[in-house]
Amino acid sequence: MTLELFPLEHSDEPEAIGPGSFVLRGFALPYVDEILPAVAALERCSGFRNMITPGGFTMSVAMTNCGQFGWTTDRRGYRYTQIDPDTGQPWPLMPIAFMRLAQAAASAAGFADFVADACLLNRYLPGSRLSLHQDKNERDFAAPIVSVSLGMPAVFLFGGLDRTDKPARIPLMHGDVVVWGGVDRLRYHGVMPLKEKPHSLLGSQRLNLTFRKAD
Ligand SMILES: O=C(O)CCC(=O)C(=O)O
Ligand SMILES: [Fe+2]
Repeated sequence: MTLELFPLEHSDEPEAIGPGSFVLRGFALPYVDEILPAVAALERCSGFRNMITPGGFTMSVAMTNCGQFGWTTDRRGYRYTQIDPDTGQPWPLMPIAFMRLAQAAASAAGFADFVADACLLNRYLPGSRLSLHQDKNERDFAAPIVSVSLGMPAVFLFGGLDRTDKPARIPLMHGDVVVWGGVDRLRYHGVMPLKEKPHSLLGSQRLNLTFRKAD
């Protein structure tokens, strides 16, 4: 008889959720002590804000960015900008720890040499949700998406290439990283309304860092 020393979700092996999609359980944990102060510093320059969709709705997720390019939305549409429209200044620099984490996670999922030029930070409070969408404002889809979960748990919806494909429900915990690219780069995805399950470090919020190559 073999002894299961760790439950499956604590395995070091990437968990495939598609041909080019992987969940890396706990991958970001060694980076948390560097990430949290870096988030606190960058949000003092470019604060979290609830952006407006082109359709006129205020997003329930509060967002900010760091890196050369930042993703924004307003009545004029979705786009990347080099200037934070709230401050008129460039987005804060991407902290080195962010770069290292994004590159290491991409590489662990089989995408070598990923250099993110954009990091979108998403702050979810209880009830916040993100409806099914594709990440498709980037210039080319050769680079993967690296998405880091911190704080409260969430249910990630991972759909197909067609909006009507029934999404898988993937529980994501503090420290988990999802990477999708290649044939899966344009898979629909979203996040179910967040339940209140306070986290020891982050309290009643979930922080998501989404790394992309925008340019
Ligand atoms: O919060 C998440 O896990 C997903 C975020 C996302 O899909 C996005 O920012 O485009
Ligand atoms: Fe997304």
